[in-house]
Amino acid sequence: MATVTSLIGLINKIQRACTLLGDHGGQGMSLWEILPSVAVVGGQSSGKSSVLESVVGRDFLPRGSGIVTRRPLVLQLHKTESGTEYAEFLHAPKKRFTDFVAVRKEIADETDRITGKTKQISNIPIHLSIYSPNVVNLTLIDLPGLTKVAVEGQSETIVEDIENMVRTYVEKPNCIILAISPANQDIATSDAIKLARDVDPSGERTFGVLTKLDLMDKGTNAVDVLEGRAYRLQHPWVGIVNRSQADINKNVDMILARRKEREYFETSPDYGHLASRMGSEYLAKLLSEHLELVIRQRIPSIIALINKTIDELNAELDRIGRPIATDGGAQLYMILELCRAFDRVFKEHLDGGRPGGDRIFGVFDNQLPAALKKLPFDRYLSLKNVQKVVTEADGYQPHLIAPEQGYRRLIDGAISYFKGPAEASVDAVHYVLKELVRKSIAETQELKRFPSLQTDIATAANESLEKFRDESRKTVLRLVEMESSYLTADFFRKLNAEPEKNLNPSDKKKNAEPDKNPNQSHTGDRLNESYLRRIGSNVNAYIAMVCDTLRNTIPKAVVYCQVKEAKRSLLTNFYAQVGSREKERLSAMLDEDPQLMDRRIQIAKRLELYISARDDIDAVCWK
Ligand SMILES: Nc1nc2c(ncn2[C@@H]2O[C@H](COP(=O)(O)OP(=O)(O)OP(=O)(O)O)[C@@H](O)[C@H]2O)c(=O)[nH]1
Repeated sequence: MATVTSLIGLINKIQRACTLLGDHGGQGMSLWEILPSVAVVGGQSSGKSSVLESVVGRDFLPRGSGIVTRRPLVLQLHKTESGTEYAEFLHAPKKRFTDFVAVRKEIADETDRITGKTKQISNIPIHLSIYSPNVVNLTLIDLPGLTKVAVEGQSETIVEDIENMVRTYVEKPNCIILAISPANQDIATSDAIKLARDVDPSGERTFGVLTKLDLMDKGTNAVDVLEGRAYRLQHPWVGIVNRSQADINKNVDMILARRKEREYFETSPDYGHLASRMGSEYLAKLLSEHLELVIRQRIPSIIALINKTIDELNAELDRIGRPIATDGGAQLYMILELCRAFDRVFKEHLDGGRPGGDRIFGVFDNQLPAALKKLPFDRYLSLKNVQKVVTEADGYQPHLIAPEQGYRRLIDGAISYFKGPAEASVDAVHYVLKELVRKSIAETQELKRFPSLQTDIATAANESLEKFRDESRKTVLRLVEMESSYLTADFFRKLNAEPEKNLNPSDKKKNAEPDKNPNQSHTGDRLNESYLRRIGSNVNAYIAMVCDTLRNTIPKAVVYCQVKEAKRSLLTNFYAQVGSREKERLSAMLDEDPQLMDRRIQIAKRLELYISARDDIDAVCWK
């Protein structure tokens, strides 16, 4: 069976966690709304601060005329064994206050920090813990006093504003209301009772506290109220005698004030029969017992809420990725796994499943043929140029049988035109591959959280692609040069055998008369026009044959050198480098987006708080 101390201490812990997590009881179901709290409610000067202070046993609340409490004060009382008494604020966790005058000042300053020096109010609570051997474990919330009219310097809506704010606290079904009414006023006019009746019609969570019993007119008493006849509540009324203003001025201390209060009831002719159920100490005990009861009823729903929140936090952690391992081996493994994930996506782009690979086919099927078609062989094999090359090739000598050198030079010159389209194919495929690397990195989900590694992989992959491009370029140029280095003699032999076959109709006509065989000697007429035309046309036919060959072999070379290599060894060098890297460098590679890291830290912190809260509750439940 849990003790009062452990149960309330536990709730105090959870409540502190809520405030730390920025949970001020806003919208939705929050822990704050499930946990019970005690709110002190009453009209201004009804004796609220006095009741709170006498329950605590210390003077520490800001006092003054007008509106002093402008933010809720969540006051957690912790009973300690040792004699030192101190206070701590959640907003200044490392600072221990032993001087309660300083506590009072800090409450005032912290109020101003949020609301400014104006008379505005805020619902963000100030969290104060008091550790003392003279208190019971209890959480109290001090709220601004209810007023009836706005005084000078206050906004017109202040009456309403305060009531609304107090309402947001006392409306919650788990809020235990300490409704303070002064005995020297008609109970029927009590602001506290009016509000309490409104939000808790059955009165099951309202504790009626009657202050200023000592200030009642001679000959009158409050027995009717205290015995529940004047206004019936589910819980018994508790009468209180706080220090008077004169006592405060004389610095009458709390301990003495309590003793005097006890004496007052014990010796009172009106209340003597109720003495054991009157006074600040009894009120504190009553509250503590009631809290225990309420908390015990709430434990299942508290655990359910905590579990739900833990599940949600875990799901979010899964979504953004778990924290990365700290040892080098595990980091290396993770990097390689991430690289493999990237590689898978990249291959899907090439082999199908994802778009992009088809663009390589486009290079071979459209770009290359179009570029080949555009080569300026018309101009190169114009009559004028053929004449020029052929004439220059043999110098001053007349050619005897055929212009062998002229042919060779013309063919060489023509073949060198193929270098352009060949290199352009290499480059085009290179850019497609580069773009696929970029896309694959962006599409690899696992890599999303690691911007540094993304850059590293991109750099390594692009370096490899450059290397493949160089290799590919050399290979295609070699293919072109090979065409120059040894001509297909058969082609010309066939020409000799069928002299007319390769001519187009207009050439045939032109050539019909004077020369029937191009290889016939024309020593007398070196520059015969139809003869030159015939040479140009023969070279053109040869080049067309070379062009067909290259149209087929360039794609083979490009795929072999670039595409196949990219699939096979895009990150091979990178793997080798990573394998030999120091642990620090590996950690740097796994650097994450700072925002994401912050978010994870936040979630982890919350998770830790909720898990420890659950452990605490479990421990108390099963004791
Ligand atoms: N004689 C006597 N005076 C009391 C009693 N309770 C409160 N007072 C006096 O009434 C005045 C107001 O008391 P507070 O405790 O400040 O009342 P409050 O509700 O906190 O008022 P605000 O802080 O102004 O909202 C102080 O001068 C107290 O000394 C009591 O039981 N008997």
